[in-house]
Amino acid sequence: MAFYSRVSGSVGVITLQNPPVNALSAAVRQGIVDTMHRALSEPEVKSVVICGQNGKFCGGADIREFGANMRGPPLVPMIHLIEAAEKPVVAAIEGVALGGGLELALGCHYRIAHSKARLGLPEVTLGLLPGAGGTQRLPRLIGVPAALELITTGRHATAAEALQLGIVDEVTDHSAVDAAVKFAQSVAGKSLDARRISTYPRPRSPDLAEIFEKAMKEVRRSARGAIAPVTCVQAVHASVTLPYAKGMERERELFSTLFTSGQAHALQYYFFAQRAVSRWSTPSGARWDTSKPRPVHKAAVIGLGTMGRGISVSLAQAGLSVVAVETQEKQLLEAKQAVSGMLERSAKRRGVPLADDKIKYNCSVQAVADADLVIEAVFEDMALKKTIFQQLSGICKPGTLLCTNTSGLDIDELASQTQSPELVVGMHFFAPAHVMKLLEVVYGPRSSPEALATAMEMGKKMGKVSVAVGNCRGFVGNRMLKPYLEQAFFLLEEGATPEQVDQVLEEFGFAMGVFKVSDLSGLDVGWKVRKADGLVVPGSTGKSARIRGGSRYSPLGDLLCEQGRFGQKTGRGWYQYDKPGGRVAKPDPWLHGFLEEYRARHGLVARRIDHQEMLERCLYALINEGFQILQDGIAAGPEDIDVIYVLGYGWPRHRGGPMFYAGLVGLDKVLERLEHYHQVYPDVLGLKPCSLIRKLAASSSPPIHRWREFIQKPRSQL
Ligand SMILES: CC(C)(COP(=O)(O)OP(=O)(O)OC[C@H]1O[C@@H](n2cnc3c(N)ncnc32)[C@H](O)[C@@H]1OP(=O)(O)O)[C@@H](O)C(=O)NCCC(=O)NCCSC(=O)/C=C/CCCCCCCCCCCCC(=O)O
Repeated sequence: MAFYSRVSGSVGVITLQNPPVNALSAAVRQGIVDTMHRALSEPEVKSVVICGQNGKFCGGADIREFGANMRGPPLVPMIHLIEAAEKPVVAAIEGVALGGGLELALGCHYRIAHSKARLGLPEVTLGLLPGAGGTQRLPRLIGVPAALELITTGRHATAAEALQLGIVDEVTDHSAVDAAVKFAQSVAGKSLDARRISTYPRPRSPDLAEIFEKAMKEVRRSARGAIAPVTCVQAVHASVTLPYAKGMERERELFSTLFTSGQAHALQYYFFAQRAVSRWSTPSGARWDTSKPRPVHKAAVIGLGTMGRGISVSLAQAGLSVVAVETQEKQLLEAKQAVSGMLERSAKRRGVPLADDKIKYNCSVQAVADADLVIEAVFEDMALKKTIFQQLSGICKPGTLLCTNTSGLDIDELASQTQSPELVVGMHFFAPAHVMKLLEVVYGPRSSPEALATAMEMGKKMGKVSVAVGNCRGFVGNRMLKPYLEQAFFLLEEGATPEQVDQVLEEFGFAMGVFKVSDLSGLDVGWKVRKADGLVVPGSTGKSARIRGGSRYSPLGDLLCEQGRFGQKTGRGWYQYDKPGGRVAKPDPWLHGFLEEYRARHGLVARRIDHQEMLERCLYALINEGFQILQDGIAAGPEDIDVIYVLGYGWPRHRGGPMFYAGLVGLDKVLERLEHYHQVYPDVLGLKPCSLIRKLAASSSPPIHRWREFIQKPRSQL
């Protein structure tokens, strides 16, 4: 709702009230309309201020109310009522003015912002466009290039930038409401003719055609199949080709096409999913709201390779004192230099103070003795990690949380090396660790709720989205990757090329296809794991070369590694590069010949595989594993898996994540295709539909927020 008060006798103040972000719910919109009428009808009131309760102007339309039965006064006429008022209306912007919130402010005659406020039109990130006049007013106010940039990226501008662009009229370091009231008094009775943005002339410039062409090209390149950015450009285009009223009709038309789209549903689902994962729970009933994190002031990182360096940077930037340990002096010096450079670049980019003095470097593990939390980030080698955990257990003060940065090793095995296994958790960072937003926080069967809460909180402090997951091989992300990769290899055996598989996945929206990713991260990484698992049998021939443990196996990756083809770093992998370390992937005729020779050797007849089959086999195998993970209680809900896949594995955000995508395709359809492929390839375990997807499909495929009801509680993990 919105409440009304009178200040200094002549200023009507309308305060939006809908915690936590004063979103424009039906009740708020109704409140604004009612209080506006009241302010306009009171003769003593000469001007009006609109503000938000608790230092937040407005977070935009209430996303939770989007749906079929929307009630209350619509936003567009409400904003027109404000703009048409004969008394000056001033927006007092504190906290945020986002989406419909900024559009409301643009309908006011003046805007005063607090210096810490952020303003933007982030609708594009929800699969929408600013459909309450934003695409027509903003370009009229600040010109097409700046409006296009803000609307197509959805980024938030600072108050200083908003002032520079002309979005706000004044910025204050004090109360924006007080400043707005004062301002409102000063403009009472003045003509408003030049203050109604909708009456401004259409933006004109000789190079507009070129600007739009460039913007369209850029959004098509970066959107990876997302439709909202393209539609945003079309809507802004209407502001230069059509008069305001017609432009608004066009905006409405384009908004309607987006509003009901699967992509908008996916992006809005994802918005809430990303927030939901912080409310973690475990099969044993430990929960985010009943588990208290321990205070952490000092952290330590052991091992300053690529991951350890990135983790040290993240910790220092979060304001913690860090002890960074690397036992080899030469490596320590190299790491110190590299970390300083990373911190400097990052401080420059983010406009924050340099955090270099937060890190102390040391050659001895003893230096971590008084740390509250230690993150071990040495090579992915269980024996080495075990030795370090044994050492840490003896060195660290009681109560220190011991974390391992591993992408899939057994947390419980490491915990068993220590005297306090309840204080051991996994922190699976993604490379580069100071950039990537995702953190899988892995709890073992003995980790305490407090340890888990501390690691989750630590992730948040580092600006990560932390997802709590159970302990199993590969946790959530890498466990699901296995059947996906496996299918990609099988497709090569059956006749596809890496380019064809990658093209299908990139057309789906992945930033990179599976083979390009493999070249980037290094083929030797998986090879080492497979060797440790006893899967690599050099020189094996005949049928046994392609079977392991009764299941189909492709040795293609192993064979490439045996040739020294490790991907980008060696200049050769699934593709060729102009030099070791090169980044531009080019098809490699050698690889094609190698595949032909391999198929001939194994009696495989190449066939033409259509796009649909490539996509279904890769994605449905991955999704099937996701259902198995839910069934096993490794992830608490589908949102956890989706957030992991979007933030850690390049799954296109506008498709919501693998589990949301499965629901969108239809669980019965996914099940039917899995059954089909499993019938064709009975020796591929990853294609055998898991019982949870069967159960859900048999229960008329309930919506994704109800899936948890169908998961049998697995045995306690915590
Ligand atoms: C920056 C934030 C605002 C705050 O961040 P932070 O402090 O970190 O807090 P959070 O954890 O993110 O959020 C706190 C809780 O608040 C919830 N929240 C936040 N914003 C909203 C919101 N806008 N609506 C609802 N709930 C919101 C959030 O989920 C948290 O709760 P929980 O933890 O999940 O429980 C940050 O939150 C943020 O960035 N928010 C989003 C800002 C945003 O994107 N705003 C734009 C919203 S869309 C919009 O404004 C669109 C306007 C266009 C016109 C709309 C027209 C209406 C529809 C007309 C229908 C026409 C039908 C057409 C079809 C036909 O023709 O047939």
